[in-house]
Amino acid sequence: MKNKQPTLVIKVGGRFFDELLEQSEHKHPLLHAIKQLQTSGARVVLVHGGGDQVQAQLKALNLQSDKINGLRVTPLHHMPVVAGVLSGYLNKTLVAQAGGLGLSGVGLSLADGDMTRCTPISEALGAVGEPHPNSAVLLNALLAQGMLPIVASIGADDSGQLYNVNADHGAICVAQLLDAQLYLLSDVSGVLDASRQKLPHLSAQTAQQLIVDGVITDGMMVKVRAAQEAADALQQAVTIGSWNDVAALSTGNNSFGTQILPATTT
Ligand SMILES: Nc1ncnc2c1ncn2[C@@H]1O[C@H](COP(=O)(O)OP(=O)(O)O)[C@@H](O)[C@H]1O
Ligand SMILES: CC(=O)N[C@@H](CCC(=O)OP(=O)(O)O)C(=O)O
Repeated sequence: MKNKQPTLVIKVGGRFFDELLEQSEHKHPLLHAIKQLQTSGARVVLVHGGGDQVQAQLKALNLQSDKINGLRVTPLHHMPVVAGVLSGYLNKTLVAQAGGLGLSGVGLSLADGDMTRCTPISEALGAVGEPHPNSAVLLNALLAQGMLPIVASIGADDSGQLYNVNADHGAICVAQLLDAQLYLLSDVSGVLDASRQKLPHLSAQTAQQLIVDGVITDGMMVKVRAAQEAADALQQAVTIGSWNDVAALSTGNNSFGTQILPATTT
C-alpha cells in the first residue's frame, strides 16, 4: 500500500557543514524547515555528502586525490579516510545538531539495514559505487517512529566491500527506494543560465545544451545529469535548490529552486 504521508529525501553537500558549524545554537534554517515538515506530517530523510571535508582530510594525510567527471577516484586504501569523514565525523555532527533542535536523528550509511547494494562504476574509479535500491524496511520503521534518518554516502556490495558513493547518487537511490520527492540542495539558488539567472525548470534538451555551452559545469553537471536520470526513473520532477531558501519547502512554494523535469513531459 502506498504511504499517504508525503516523503521527502533532502540531500546536502560538504559546504552545508561549513555553514552548519558556523551557525551558533542550532540555527540552521534547513533543520528548522525539516522540523516544520515533520510537524505537518511529512516523512523526511536527510542524505549527505562532504566532499570538501574528505578532500581536506586526504590532503592532511598527504594522500593525492583526483576526480574523473566530478567523481573522486578512490583507491581502497583511501576508504578508511573517506568512510571516517562521511559516516563518522560529518554524520554524527548532523545527528548532534538535529538533536539540539529536538529532531530524533539516526545516523546511517547506505549499507545500513541493507537499504542499498553497490556495484563498482569503473575500474578507473576504484572503490566508487553505484548504489541500487534494496530494502526500505529500516527506513520505514524509523520514519514510522517519527525519527529523522540521516544517511551518509558510504555503501557496500554483496561481498562486504565498502564503497565511496557520490552523495547525489546516494540521495537519488534513497528517493527511488521510498518513492519520495527528491531535493538536491546546494549553495546556489538553482541551476543558473548564462546570465547567472535561476532557471525555474530545465528539460533534458536544454540541460544538454547548457552543458555543451559550458554554462553548467563541475559538480552541477554531475548533479543535473543525475537529477535527470532520477526524474525519468521516478516520473516526477527533481528539485535543485539552495539550503538557505528552504522555508519555501514547508510552505509548498513552487518557485523554490530549479525543477528538473522527466524527459517524457518535456
Ligand atoms: N550553471 C550552473 N548553475 C549553478 N551552479 C553551477 C553551474 N555550473 C557550475 N556550478 C557550480 O556547481 C556548484 C554546485 O555543485 P557542487 O559543488 O557539486 O555541489 P554540492 O557539493 O553541494 O553537491 C555551485 O556552487 C557552482 O559553483
Ligand atoms: C565518488 C565521490 O565523488 N564521492 C564523494 C562523496 C561525498 C560527496 O558526494 O560530497 P558532496 O555532496 O559534498 O559533493 C567524494 O568523495 O567527494
